[in-house]
Amino acid sequence: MAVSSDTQMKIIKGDYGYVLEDVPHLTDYIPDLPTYPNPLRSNPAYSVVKQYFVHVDDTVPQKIVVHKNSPRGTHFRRAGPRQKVYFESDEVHACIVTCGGLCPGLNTVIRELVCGLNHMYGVTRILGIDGGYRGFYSRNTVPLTPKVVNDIHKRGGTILGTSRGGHDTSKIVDSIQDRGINQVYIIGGDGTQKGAAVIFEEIRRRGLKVAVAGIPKTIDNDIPVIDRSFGFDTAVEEAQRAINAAHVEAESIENGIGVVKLMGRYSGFIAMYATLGSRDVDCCLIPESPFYLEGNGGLFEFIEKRLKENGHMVIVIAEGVGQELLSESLNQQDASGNKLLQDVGLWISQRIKDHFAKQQKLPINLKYIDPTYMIRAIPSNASDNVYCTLLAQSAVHGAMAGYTGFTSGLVNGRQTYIPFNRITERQNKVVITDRMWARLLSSTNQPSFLNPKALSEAKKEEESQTQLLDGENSKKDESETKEIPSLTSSEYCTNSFG
Ligand SMILES: Nc1ncnc2c1ncn2[C@@H]1O[C@H](COP(=O)(O)OP(=O)(O)O)[C@@H](O)[C@H]1O
Ligand SMILES: O=P(O)(O)OC[C@H]1O[C@](O)(COP(=O)(O)O)[C@@H](O)[C@@H]1O
Ligand SMILES: [Mg+2]
Repeated sequence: MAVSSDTQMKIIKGDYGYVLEDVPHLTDYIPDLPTYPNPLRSNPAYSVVKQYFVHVDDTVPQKIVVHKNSPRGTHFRRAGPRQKVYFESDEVHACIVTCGGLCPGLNTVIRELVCGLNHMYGVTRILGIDGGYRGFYSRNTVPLTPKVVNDIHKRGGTILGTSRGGHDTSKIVDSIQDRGINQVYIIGGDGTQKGAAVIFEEIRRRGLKVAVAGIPKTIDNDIPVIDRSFGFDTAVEEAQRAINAAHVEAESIENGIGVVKLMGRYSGFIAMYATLGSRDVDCCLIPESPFYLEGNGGLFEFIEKRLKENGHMVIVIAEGVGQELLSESLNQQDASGNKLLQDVGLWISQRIKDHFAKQQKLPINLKYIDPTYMIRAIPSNASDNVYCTLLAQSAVHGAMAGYTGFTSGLVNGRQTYIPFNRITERQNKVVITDRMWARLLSSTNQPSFLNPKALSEAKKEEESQTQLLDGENSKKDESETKEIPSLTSSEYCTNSFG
């Protein structure tokens, strides 16, 4: 096996095109670290499990749809408990931080990190960092015990608080070093994971025995590689309530139009899945598929047609769509550098009203519903709770086993450790030349808003992105299409150790 490693990538190559995109380990830069038997060996709850520890060579393929002659392709290290650990229980001093926007399930992840560390590994010193990255150097810390976190999964938000901006790498690592913290659990989205990657690099540069583990959070589902993000299922479910309300309102009045805005700054996954889940939606607009209002094949023409056919309609719109159409673009950023968005729901509602008022042919009744923050602030549902548990426990097993610089993530239904750079190198987006978007178009029968030229450009862009990722000739990587697998309870059981 050929091994190559730089500060970013640790690539291990095997036979038949096998590639392991491995994660760093503390022993990469601190040689001769002592190891200890995993305390789970004598844990009555776990010792009945037949295949108790994960084999050191277990890896998970990124691509599961293959052809007879396909190379074995990219793999990630399988998550789960190892026979040997690199920390003694009473040596561990862990901390947990939550950063970025809210997402259902944050409290569940915090709870399961604390309970996993304590119940599985006997760790008692766990600190919550207050208010995101800046909390490392400007806020208080909160001691966390299983008792403190017992009920928090029933609440939305994060008990630790969160923030945008304020990432000062050296102040954060100084604080980690000064407090004697040796395991850092960082829950957050793409920005947060970029921050985690630079914290890890600085820790490695200083030669500290500190494991850095990320848990990916994004309500928008815009993190690549992983099957889906926690809280997404809950968000899609909660969005149904708004869509139902819009449908009831629209249906009850002549030429009723219900417009619902959902989150999705750059990726329209919530809008797409909420639409597919509802079956009451006539038109779904997402940032990946630009649309236009006027003329042949435009939105106004479609609205008129649908109102004449059905007497009412529901439009679901992702918040990031059509920003370029709004007259004054904000051109402002939040503290983390994310683009601040205009309220496209309000804008589109007004444009529709103006258009039909001017026409004087079809008097419409439009109701605009914006449930975005209500969706983001709820607690996670049962399925997301189980998922959060697996992510948190996997992160704990990984850090105890000495892995570092990784994100805990579900790949093809298995828990894995993914190097930070794979999580941060690009955003996950709806591929509009894919079958899922085709399913949506066929279920709503809305216009694609794409002329043949735009369609061929979208295809070309998708192919070049795939080549970049696979190093293969335009072979579409199925795992990148984000056809989200519905995890059955038996899969959750068999995967309980990843
Ligand atoms: N490129 C980056 N390098 C270091 N820290 C970053 C980077 N991008 C974002 N961050 C930090 O990560 C945190 C969360 O980022 P943000 O984009 O707001 O949310 P999310 O992680 O959910 O995408 C913020 O504290 C921000 O300062
Ligand atoms: O008002 P805030 O907190 O800045 O959040 C708004 C944004 O947060 C999001 O939920 C995404 O947040 P993250 O980038 O933190 O994952 C977007 O959908 C939305 O545009
Ligand atoms: Mg983000």
